[in-house]
Amino acid sequence: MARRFLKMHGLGNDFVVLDARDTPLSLTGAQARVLADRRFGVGCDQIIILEPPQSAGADVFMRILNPDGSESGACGNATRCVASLVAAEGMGRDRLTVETISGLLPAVRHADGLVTVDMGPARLDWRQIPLAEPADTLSLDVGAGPLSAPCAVNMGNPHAVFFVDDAEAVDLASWGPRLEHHTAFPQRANIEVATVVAPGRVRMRVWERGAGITLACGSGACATLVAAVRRGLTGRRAEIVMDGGVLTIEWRESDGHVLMTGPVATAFSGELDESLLSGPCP
Ligand SMILES: N[C@H](CCC[C@H](N)C(=O)O)C(=O)O
Repeated sequence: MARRFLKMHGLGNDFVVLDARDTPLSLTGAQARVLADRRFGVGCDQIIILEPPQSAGADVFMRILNPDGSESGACGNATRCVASLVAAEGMGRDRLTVETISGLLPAVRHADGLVTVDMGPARLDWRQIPLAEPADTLSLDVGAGPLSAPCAVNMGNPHAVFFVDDAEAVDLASWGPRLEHHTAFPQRANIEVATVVAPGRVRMRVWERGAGITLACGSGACATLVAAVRRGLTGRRAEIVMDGGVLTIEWRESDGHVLMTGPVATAFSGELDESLLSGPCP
């Protein structure tokens, strides 16, 4: 049976969105790899599968698969896209909750089309990242090339944020994969390099776990803000400037939750040919 999809993105971090709420769908790692492949398949940074909510209070369950077939516990840019999609179904509903394997994420769609997601609490204990052994997550004894002493934050997925003098100058294609697979990270990690370019404004580039360099990373922007606050580099609200655009992030004092605000976009819709998920994989 052919299956329809939506191609959406948040600041150029792009997604193939499949709706499995009425017709169940489970993709093997190999199928995810071919679907996410930019030549053999549709191509995307993550595959997003909408499923019926599992918890009371949730409006939709969002499953997140990386192009390498691994599953992630968070995808901030996609959460905004899904929130906007489901809100539009609800005839003017602007508040809803997206569920992931990491928890419930309340979202609100604003009149200007921007979406704010409560990405939940920043998890900062070494066990929550997770790390292979006890460590101070404020500054890890981890490095490669010019990068060292990252701050580790879990936003439903693991991040290691390296502060540098010039984020543009970092050879992320070289150092990103080595750090993603560093032995300190038993579940690997998303790797951010960040430079505070002005008060309340941080330039960040990202090597995503299981995906590589992407134009933007919502959970990475959240992790970067939290790391910057912990290091005394910014206040609790800042703009994170990525290759694809800017997200506004706030680490709420009252409950430690991280709020992310940014745009969403739909590029096109289409239909997956049956052969795509049954044929030979690259
Ligand atoms: N692009 C996503 C992050 C994907 C994270 C994934 N690469 C992982 O394995 O954690 C975002 O906007 O938050």
